[in-house]
Amino acid sequence: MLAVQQLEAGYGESIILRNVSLKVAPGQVVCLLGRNGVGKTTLIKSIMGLLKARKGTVVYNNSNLTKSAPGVRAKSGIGYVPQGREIFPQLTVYENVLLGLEAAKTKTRDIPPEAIAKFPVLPTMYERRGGDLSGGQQQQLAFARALASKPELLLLDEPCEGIQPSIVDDIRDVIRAIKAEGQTAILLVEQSLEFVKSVGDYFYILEKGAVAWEGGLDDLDEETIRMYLTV
Ligand SMILES: Nc1ncnc2c1ncn2[C@@H]1O[C@H](COP(=O)(O)OP(=O)(O)OP(=O)(O)O)[C@@H](O)[C@H]1O
Repeated sequence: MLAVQQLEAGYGESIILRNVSLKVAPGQVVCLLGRNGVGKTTLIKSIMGLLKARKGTVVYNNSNLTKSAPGVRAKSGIGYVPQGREIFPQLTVYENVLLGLEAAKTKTRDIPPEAIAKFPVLPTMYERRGGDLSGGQQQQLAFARALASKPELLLLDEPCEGIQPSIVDDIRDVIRAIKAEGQTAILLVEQSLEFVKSVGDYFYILEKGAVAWEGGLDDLDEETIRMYLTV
């Protein structure tokens, strides 16, 4: 469903991603690992169209989206939960979720029940301003906003960063539920090895902006972890 091929991207003069190729199949949870600053967020932004590819292609469901704007990619079925959440602090929780519907394939004002059912705390806070929520609640809000458009592929950039353990467990349960439903594939950036091992089907490790390793859970051995992930 998603095929990134020989992607090169960067900021200004500096090239960050070099020759990156990656695939996500329908219903899969693919995890993107690597030490700080290797280019994981840059890759997610390039897939979402927030950063232009200098070389290579981003193909999604057989459409070449390499030159498409982020809104077009969102409408094609790609949902995005950015690092740092980026909810709108002045808008209410309800309005934040409604914004997710802008990316829905068919125009609607109805929030899909399954998007909200995964975060039962949110409807109890619909009238509150997004900025007044705790970090963990904001993360759940960003997740629900992305799910509101019923994406077929969800890009999650460090959803557990700075989140208390009980909410991390909730997020793990949500990822597992999405996986069990089988409608939405996930590309997950996450630092916690324990977390990715508990949800992931396939793993890519970036090093200096290039794919240094890829494989399944059984191949992710101690030596690979020491070489590419241990700080
Ligand atoms: N807006 C930007 N302008 C210039 N350089 C940037 C920008 N954003 C990121 N970089 C640089 O690009 C490189 C890759 O950053 P990126 O955020 O993609 O890494 P990452 O693997 O996601 O790191 P982390 O795990 O710390 O979030 C870093 O050297 C970073 O300093």
